[in-house]
Amino acid sequence: MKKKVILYRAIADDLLQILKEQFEVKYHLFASEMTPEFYKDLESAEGLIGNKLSIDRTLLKKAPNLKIVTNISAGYDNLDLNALAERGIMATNTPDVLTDTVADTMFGLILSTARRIPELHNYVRSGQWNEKNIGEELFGVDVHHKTLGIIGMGRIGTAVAEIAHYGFKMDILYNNRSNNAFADEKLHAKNVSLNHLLGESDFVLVLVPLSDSTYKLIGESEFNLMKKSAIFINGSRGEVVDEQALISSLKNKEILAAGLDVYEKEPISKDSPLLSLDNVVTLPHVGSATRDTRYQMAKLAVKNLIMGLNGEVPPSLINREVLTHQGK
Ligand SMILES: NC(=O)C1=CN([C@@H]2O[C@H](COP(=O)(O)OP(=O)(O)OC[C@H]3O[C@@H](n4cnc5c(N)ncnc54)[C@H](OP(=O)(O)O)[C@@H]3O)[C@@H](O)[C@H]2O)C=CC1
Ligand SMILES: O=CC(=O)O
Repeated sequence: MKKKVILYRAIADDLLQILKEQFEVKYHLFASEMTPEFYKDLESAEGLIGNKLSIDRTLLKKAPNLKIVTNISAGYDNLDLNALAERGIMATNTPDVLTDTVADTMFGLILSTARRIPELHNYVRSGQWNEKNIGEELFGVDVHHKTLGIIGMGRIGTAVAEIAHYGFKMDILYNNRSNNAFADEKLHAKNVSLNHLLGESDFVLVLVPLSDSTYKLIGESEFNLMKKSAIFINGSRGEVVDEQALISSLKNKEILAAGLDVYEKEPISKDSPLLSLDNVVTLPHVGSATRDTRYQMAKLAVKNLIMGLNGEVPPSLINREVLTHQGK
């Protein structure tokens, strides 16, 4: 009998076909609430594949046969790793295949905020471009040769730093708990304290995973340390930033601008002040959202699931300690 797996995000037909050859696939695409049918399938499911679903103790109690959770995302803050470890359930994510695409998006936000591209696009479209030369009040700021501070110099942080160093001749500061030898040696980057980075950077980019130690890492006192001319970019998770403090800093012109891909609440509330400030560029959490990259992420997740349920070690296993639990 085929093992049962639950798929809760749309994937390409050929990948779905591969899954169906191996498993009995139950497809549950929920908009907000999980359905009774989902919980019924969960009782006998051995694998879960999708993203953003919160996998906590309450859900795991209803999944007595679960062996593996395969996230179709690099971040895995939706997973309670302690609860998974207690049950010896494997967890996997999809790093690397999305790194360059997310780095491109982050650089898009850096350029869009600095050169005010969405604002000027709206200015032209709405018929306000009446003089040959626009006024100084619409000028942007330079990106090249400025200082970029990266909080979380991991895979994506390093890819952004490469673009910044080679393409824009920027100086790079970063804050990480461990040194990044490649960034230090090849990109002349410096691992500095968070406060030092905040005070010295022209662009502050957040790319740490959300965890207990990064929850609201950037709040009022951190915004106060930034230059008045600083541009703040968040590509990690909304909860890493105190959004009210960000809104106050932007309104009070304590920082120049912000470029955001992620928010405390997603989708963002339609009445959020972030949507009416001219000095904010907003994206709907699309760091990795190109056709090619989303395909590669799903492909890797499918591979993780197949290998995990066939007794092999999945390539992007997050919690290796469960292998001892399983006697591997
Ligand atoms: N917007 C989007 O669409 C996307 C967002 N993401 C987000 O980006 C995050 C990073 O992805 P990726 O680069 O692949 O992950 P990595 O694990 O490669 O990098 C994370 C880095 O953060 C550092 N870090 C962790 N905790 C702290 C801390 N408390 N203080 C300072 N640095 C810390 C780690 O280094 P060290 O442990 O040495 O401190 C590591 O270098 C994901 O977790 C996800 O939240 C990812 C993909 C797409
Ligand atoms: O936010 C997206 C991810 O892959 O993590």
